[in-house]
Amino acid sequence: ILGGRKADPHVMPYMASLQLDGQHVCGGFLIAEQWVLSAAHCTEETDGKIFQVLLGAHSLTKPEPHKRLYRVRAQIPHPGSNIHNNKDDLLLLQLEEKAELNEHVQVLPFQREDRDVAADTVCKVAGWGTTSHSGHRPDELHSLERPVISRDVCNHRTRHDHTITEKMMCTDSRKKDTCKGDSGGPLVCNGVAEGVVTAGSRVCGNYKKPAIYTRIAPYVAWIDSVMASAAG
Ligand SMILES: O=C(O)c1[nH]c2ccc(F)cc2c1NC(=O)[C@H]1C[C@@H]1c1ccccc1
Repeated sequence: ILGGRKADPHVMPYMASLQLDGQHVCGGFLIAEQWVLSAAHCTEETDGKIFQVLLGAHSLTKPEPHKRLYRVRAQIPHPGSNIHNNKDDLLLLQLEEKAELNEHVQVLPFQREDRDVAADTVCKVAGWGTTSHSGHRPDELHSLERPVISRDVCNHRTRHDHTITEKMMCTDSRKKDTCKGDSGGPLVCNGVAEGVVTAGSRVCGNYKKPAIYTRIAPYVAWIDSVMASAAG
């Protein structure tokens, strides 16, 4: 997160850190007791290794009560996701067991109505991604509030030049922005997850390249069917 602030501990108890060999790779968030939603691009370059999911954390390294690393039973990228673009950039992870819920580990509801969030709505994003242009990796969760920008503005030829589909949304990226390592985290508007930070490589903090999120509502049927099929 560029230009944000250290989050108050455990005010986002739905946040997950997707890790490989104890290293943070991407963000994610708890959408059900045994399911985490993240971004499909985060599985590139992991040559088939399975993530572990850290829940209940504020610091990535310090011992904290309620912090727990979960094994993943299944990792399911959206069938439409691919390495060439940001389309369908979603990843569902089924934990080996149901997460133990408490004040530091909670499920975040996601938007089920497929209607655009109004431009200028201020939403919240968080992560353990880089906090400086030099790529500093923070130990503690950072958060940021950002206004939504309209798809028309985001699709302007000087911005993302008509690559933003109706299944994507954008927030202003002037100085304060998501960055590498924040991908997979939720964009929370009025207490509901509306989007997932896309994991395609993107310059951070440049107002000409707004932050791009996969909207969740268009994928409710896929999310529900995957969770129902693997239930039990
Ligand atoms: O965050 C992303 O956008 C993104 N997209 C990817 C695609 C492939 C892929 F193998 C990884 C990623 C990845 N994450 C990263 O590179 C994470 C490792 C870097 C990082 C940054 C800050 C703090 C901790 C760790």
